[in-house]
Amino acid sequence: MKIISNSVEYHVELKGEGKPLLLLHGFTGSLETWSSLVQKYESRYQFIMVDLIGHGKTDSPHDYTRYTTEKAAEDLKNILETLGIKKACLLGYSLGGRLALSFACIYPEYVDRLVLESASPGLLTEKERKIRRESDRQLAERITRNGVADFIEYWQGIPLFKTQQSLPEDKRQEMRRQRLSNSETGLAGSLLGMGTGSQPSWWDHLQNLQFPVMLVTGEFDEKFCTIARQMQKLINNCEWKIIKGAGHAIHVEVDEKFGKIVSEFLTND
Ligand SMILES: C=C(O[C@H]1C=C[C@H](C(=O)CCC(=O)O)[C@@H](C(=O)O)[C@@H]1O)C(=O)O
Repeated sequence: MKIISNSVEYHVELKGEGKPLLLLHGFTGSLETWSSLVQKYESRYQFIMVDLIGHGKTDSPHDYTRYTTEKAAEDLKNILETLGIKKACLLGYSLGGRLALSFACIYPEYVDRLVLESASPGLLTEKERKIRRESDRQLAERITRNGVADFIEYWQGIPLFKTQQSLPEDKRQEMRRQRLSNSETGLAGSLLGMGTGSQPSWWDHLQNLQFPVMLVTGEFDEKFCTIARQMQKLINNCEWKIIKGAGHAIHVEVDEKFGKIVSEFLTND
C-alpha cells in the first residue's frame, strides 16, 4: 500500500495479526530484509514494514533536507496514524535503529517496546558530528558521481560487514540485490539528511525512556557492542543481548536466533 506523508509517497506492507510491530530496515536496504522474520512470526504480530525515505519503493526526493531524522520520524507517526495504530513495538536495524530511537524520543506515546539492532543514539559531540557529516558527504558525492553499483561494490566490502563474506552465496546475492534496488538520489539524500552525523544526539535523552528496550549486537561487531554497553548504563528498563556468531546484520546472519530473542522480548509481559 501507499501512504503519503508531507508529499512523500511511502511504500508500506502489512502482514500478520496480533501486536503491532513496526520494522525499519538499514541504509541501502528495504523492507524485504524482514521476509524471514515475518514469515516465521506472522501469526503473532501485525507487521508494519516501511521502505524508508530514499529507499525501496518509497519516494526519493531531490531535496536532501526532506530526509532529516525529525521529518522521517514525523512520517512514521503519520503512517501509524493513517493505519489507526495508537501504540506499537518498534524494531530498527542500524539506520532503522537510529530512526526507531529518534521516533521513540520524539513520540514516546506511540511506543510499546523498542528493539534496537546494531544501532546508535548519534554522536556525542558536535566535533564528531562535523567530521561524520563530511565523510557522509563524500560518500554521497561518490554515489552521485559513480552510481549505485559502484557504491554497493565498495559498501558491501567495508570492515563492518566482514562477517557477511562467509554467508551462503544465496544470502549474499539477496542482500546485494536489495542494495542495488535503491537509487543514487535516495541513498545520497539519506546520507546527507539523516546520516549519523546529521541526526540529533539522543545520549542525554536515554535516561528518559520509560518503555522496555532491548539492544541487540553481534559478538563480532565490536563498535556497536561498545555503543550498546554505554547505552545500557543510561536506559532504565534495558536488556542487552550479544549474539554469538554474528556481526552487524544479525537478522540476516543468524535469522533464527534473532527472531527467537526478539519474539521472547516482545511477549515477555
Ligand atoms: C559504517 C558505519 O556506519 C554505517 C553503517 C551502518 C548503518 C547502516 O544502516 C548499514 C546497514 C547495512 O548496510 O547493512 C549506516 C547508518 O546508520 O546510516 C552507517 O552509515 C560506521 O562505522 O558507523
